[in-house]
Amino acid sequence: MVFPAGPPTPVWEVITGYTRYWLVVAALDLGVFEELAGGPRGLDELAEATGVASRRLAVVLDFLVTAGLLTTAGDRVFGLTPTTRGYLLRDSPLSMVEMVRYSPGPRTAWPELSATLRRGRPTRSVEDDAGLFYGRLAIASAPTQQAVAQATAALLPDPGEGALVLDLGAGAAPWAIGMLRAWPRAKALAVDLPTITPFAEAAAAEHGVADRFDVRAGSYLDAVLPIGEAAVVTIGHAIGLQSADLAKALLLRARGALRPGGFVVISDYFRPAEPPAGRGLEGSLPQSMALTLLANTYEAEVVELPTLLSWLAEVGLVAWTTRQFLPGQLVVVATEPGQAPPP
Ligand SMILES: C[S@@+](CC[C@H](N)C(=O)[O-])C[C@H]1O[C@@H](n2cnc3c(N)ncnc32)[C@H](O)[C@@H]1O
Repeated sequence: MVFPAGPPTPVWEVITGYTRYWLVVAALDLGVFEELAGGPRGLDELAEATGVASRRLAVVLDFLVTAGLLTTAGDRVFGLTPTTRGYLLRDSPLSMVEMVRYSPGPRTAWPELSATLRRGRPTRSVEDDAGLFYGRLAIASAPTQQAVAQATAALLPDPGEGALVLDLGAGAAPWAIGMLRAWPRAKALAVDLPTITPFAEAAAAEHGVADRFDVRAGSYLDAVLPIGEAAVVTIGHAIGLQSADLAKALLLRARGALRPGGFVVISDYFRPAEPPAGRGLEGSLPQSMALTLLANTYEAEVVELPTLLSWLAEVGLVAWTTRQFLPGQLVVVATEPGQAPPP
């Protein structure tokens, strides 16, 4: 047999994964998806709108069709798929346009990944430039995370008049804002670094909840927090941003802020304790997030779910329910032991 190992399909999938990423970045830069927001258009019309010669743009559009991001009936007329319309238009409520750009972290980190892995740390960390990078990431992740927050709020009892939602490592505060939208009588306090809280304030104003929303600029590890008052404390994609000892200190602070019967909500891409069985996105996404953190930060590491559960036990909390609203991302709702599970 000439090819005893069978066809090199997985190898080509890796290589086309790289080109597919840059294809989508180029399509966003060229405004391809926005040009199709009003409905299907022909190649020549799109070429004129994007400023790319038809024969070059045809390569981009055909590749986007194979990636499942455009439709065509083979007539050189292209249209958006439901996924592209839902996630890759700038003004979509669930837009992931900025996630495509910023989720992998700074581009320069990837070519030096092998050296980073050997050395145990990158030459530069996003923490060196926390304001700039986390500011972008905060805006990027907010649309989808606000939807996850609203879905989580729907699981919880309405906390009542004036109840406090405390959002730690809030970013653009999708957790606080999503919960305020679900609970019109609640109020929120968002804690993040001083360079980031302006993004939270702007987002609260944009979503019409500024009158029930406050920020505290500082580290969630040492800022003054309310004690025994919060109905819900959220920690969205921040539990793995520090060493294990500091992560436990953060959970202890969250527990201290809770009122009796309150909930701590921790969302993240927790790494399964066992290697994933299959090749699906749900298995690979937590690994991809873990690698992104290794490539781009000094300290951060994707936490394994059993580790989180043991940290929760150490601070006197138990998981009340665990949900997955988006592929790979888990939402762990914790509370004091003895509360009846959700209906
Ligand atoms: C990955 S973002 C998550 C944003 C948002 N919670 C979400 O789920 O989309 C992590 C956030 O934690 C913030 N952060 C990191 N270290 C922090 C600290 N010591 N104190 C407060 N915020 C911190 C970052 O500035 C950033 O906004």
